[in-house]
Amino acid sequence: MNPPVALTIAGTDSGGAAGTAADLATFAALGVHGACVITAVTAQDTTGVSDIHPVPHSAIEAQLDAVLDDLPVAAIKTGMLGTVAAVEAIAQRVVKLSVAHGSLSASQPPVVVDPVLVATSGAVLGGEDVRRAYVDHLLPVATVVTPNLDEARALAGHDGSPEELATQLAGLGPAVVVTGGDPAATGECTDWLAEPGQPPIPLRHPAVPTSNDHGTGCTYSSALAAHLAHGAPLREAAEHAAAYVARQLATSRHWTLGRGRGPIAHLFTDQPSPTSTKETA
Ligand SMILES: Nc1ncnc2c1ncn2[C@@H]1O[C@H](COP(=O)(O)OP(=O)(O)O)[C@@H](O)[C@H]1O
Ligand SMILES: Cc1ncc(COP(=O)(O)O)c(N)n1
Repeated sequence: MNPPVALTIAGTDSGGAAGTAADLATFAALGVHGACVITAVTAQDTTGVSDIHPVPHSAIEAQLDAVLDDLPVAAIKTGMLGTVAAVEAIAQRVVKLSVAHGSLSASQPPVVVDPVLVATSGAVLGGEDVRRAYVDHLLPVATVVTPNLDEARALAGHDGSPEELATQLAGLGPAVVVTGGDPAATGECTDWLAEPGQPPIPLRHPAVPTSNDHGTGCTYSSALAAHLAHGAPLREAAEHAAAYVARQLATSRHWTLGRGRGPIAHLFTDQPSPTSTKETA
C-alpha cells in the first residue's frame, strides 16, 4: 500500500539540523513519503548562519509544478520561505489547490505554516517585509500556523501571553499552535492550541533538559504535517508531534556535536543501529 505523501517547502541547513534535513527525516520516521521544494540554500552550522542564497522564483515555481502535478500530496508544510515573492507564490498555490479541490472538499491537503523568521542562533531568516507577507497572504489561507513565542509576537505586532497571541492570530483564519513555554523555569513545555472561534487550550508535556535544540521547530511542524497526512485530527496530531520532538530531544540530549546549539536527533531510534566501530570525540 502507498504511504501518504507530505510536501515540505523550506530552506536547507548545511549542518543537517533544521530546514529540509529535519523535515524529510521526520516524514520518513513517521511513515510518510517526503517531497521537497527548496526555497533557499543556507550555509549554516550549530553556531549560526553565514550565508543565505534564495532560490530564484522561477525555480521555486518549477519545483511546485513538478510535485503538485504528479504526486498525491496529503499535507503541505512550509518552513523558511525567505522572500516576499516566495510567501506570495505559496499563498497563491494554496488558493489554487483549494479551488481545484473545492473549498469544502475533505481531500484538500492541510497546510502547516511554520513562520520561520529567526533561527535558534539568532540569525534573521525573514525580515519585516516577509513578516508582513505572512500576515497578509499566507496565514489567512493556512490550516494551522506554528509560531514560537517570539514569532507569535512578531506576527501579532505586539507582546502578549501565548494564549492571547494564539487567539488573536486564529482570528486571521487558521488554527494556531504557539509552541514552547519556559522549560528552564517550570520543567514543562506548554504549547497553546487555538482554533478559530474556540477558547485556546494548553497542551502540556515534560521538558527535556538540553541545549541541543537546533531544528526543534522544523521537526515539530513536520511531525504535525505527517500526522495530519495520516488523517489524525488536529489536536491529536499536535500532541503526537510534541511527543515525537521530546523523544528525539531525549536521544540527542547528551550529544556534543558542533560548537554551538547542537542538533535535535534525526535518527530513527526504533531501528536497530548497525554495529559501529567509530566514535567521534
Ligand atoms: N526542551 C524541550 N523539551 C521538550 N519539548 C520541547 C523542548 N523545547 C521545545 N519543545 C517542544 O518543541 C516543539 C517546538 O517548539 P519550539 O522550541 O518553541 O520551536 P522553535 O524551534 O521554532 O523555537 C514544541 O512542541 C515545544 O513544546
Ligand atoms: C533553513 C532553516 N530553516 C529553519 C530554521 C529554523 O530552525 P531553528 O529555529 O531550529 O534554528 C533554520 N535555522 N534554518
